[in-house]
Amino acid sequence: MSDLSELKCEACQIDAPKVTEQEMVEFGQMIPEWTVENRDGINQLERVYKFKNFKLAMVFTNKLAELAEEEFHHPGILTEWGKVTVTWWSHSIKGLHKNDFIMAAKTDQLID
Ligand SMILES: C[C@H](O)[C@H](O)[C@H]1CNC2=NC(N)=NC(=O)C2=N1
Repeated sequence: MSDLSELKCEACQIDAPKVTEQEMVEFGQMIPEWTVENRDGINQLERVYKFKNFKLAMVFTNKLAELAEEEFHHPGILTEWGKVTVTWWSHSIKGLHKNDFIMAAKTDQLID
């Protein structure tokens, strides 16, 4: 399996398959800093990034926004003083798609 961060998101159709349990383990091992959270029955990938201040948190947030637009796949983002919580899941299938693991890996690449 090539590095997830080098892959492109595929258009996520409403009938696209969620990742299997085995894929969750396999892909999850490639993004070890991320956790799987289940909210209202929807599995989501989540990671908290720490920064020295709010300005740096916003710089990262804006880079992430650009990435999301490039891939047309968008995260949940909570930007606070010194930290940004990023959450990836696929709204169209109310769960986790391979796209979400790809985007989590790409998000990690934004950190200098
Ligand atoms: C209309 C729909 O929102 C768009 O097709 C895209 C936009 N970005 C998206 N982002 C995420 N995370 N999941 C989606 O299903 C999704 N759909």
